[in-house]
Amino acid sequence: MTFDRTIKIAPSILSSDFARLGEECRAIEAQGADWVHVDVMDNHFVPNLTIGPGVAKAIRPHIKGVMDVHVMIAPVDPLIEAFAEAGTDILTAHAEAGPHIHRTLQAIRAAGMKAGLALNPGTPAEAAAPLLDSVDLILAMTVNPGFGGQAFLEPVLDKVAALRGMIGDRPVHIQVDGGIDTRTAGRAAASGADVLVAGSAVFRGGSPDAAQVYGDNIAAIRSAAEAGLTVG
Ligand SMILES: O=C(CO)[C@@H](O)[C@H](O)COP(=O)(O)O
Ligand SMILES: [Fe+2]
Repeated sequence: MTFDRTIKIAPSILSSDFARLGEECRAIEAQGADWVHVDVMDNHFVPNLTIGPGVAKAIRPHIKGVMDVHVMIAPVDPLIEAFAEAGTDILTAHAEAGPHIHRTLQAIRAAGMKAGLALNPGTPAEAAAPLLDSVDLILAMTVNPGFGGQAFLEPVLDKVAALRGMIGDRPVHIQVDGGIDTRTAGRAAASGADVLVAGSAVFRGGSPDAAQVYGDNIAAIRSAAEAGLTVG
């Protein structure tokens, strides 16, 4: 299968109605989401607490495509097998979450998943350099992880561009996450990101009963990103 470098929109269900998670996953996919982004937080690595592998497993049957799990937890390794059993396609762990990120990435692949490496805003692109052949995705956080609805950190775009250069022709996605909307998506794509996570900008104003709003929001973010690719 050829590597897909086209723009992909991955709604973060952190901004969805947690009482209706299955319906929310079906609704965003029906409305054009490419991947479903699942945020796992432990109130230790980040100051917020969300869901774990049990809920990921429960929503899996409601997702036809890619379940993209972003773990903001430390340690990661004890839960890798559980996320594989939950049906995770891509498991993304933070470079800052422990001393042995290379071992974690190897364990993720050994468990049958694609391996993602997340970098906090304050972590330089160089942290990824020794790991480029051990990852399928690099996530450049464009907010400090922990919450939806935060303001986009513009300086991270220089890091995205640096990562794109470092990756060269390797089949590695660059994902951006945090503050992505119609105003920021173009610059993120122009800098080299191909997977755009958006939570509040997708779910704002909609519901599974008014899912066309999700479709309109996803389409608007995708158009803004694609327009960014055609500029200069
Ligand atoms: O990982 C995280 C936050 O830590 C994200 O996936 C957020 O859910 C993005 O939310 P918005 O900034 O798009 O509202
Ligand atoms: Fe995330």
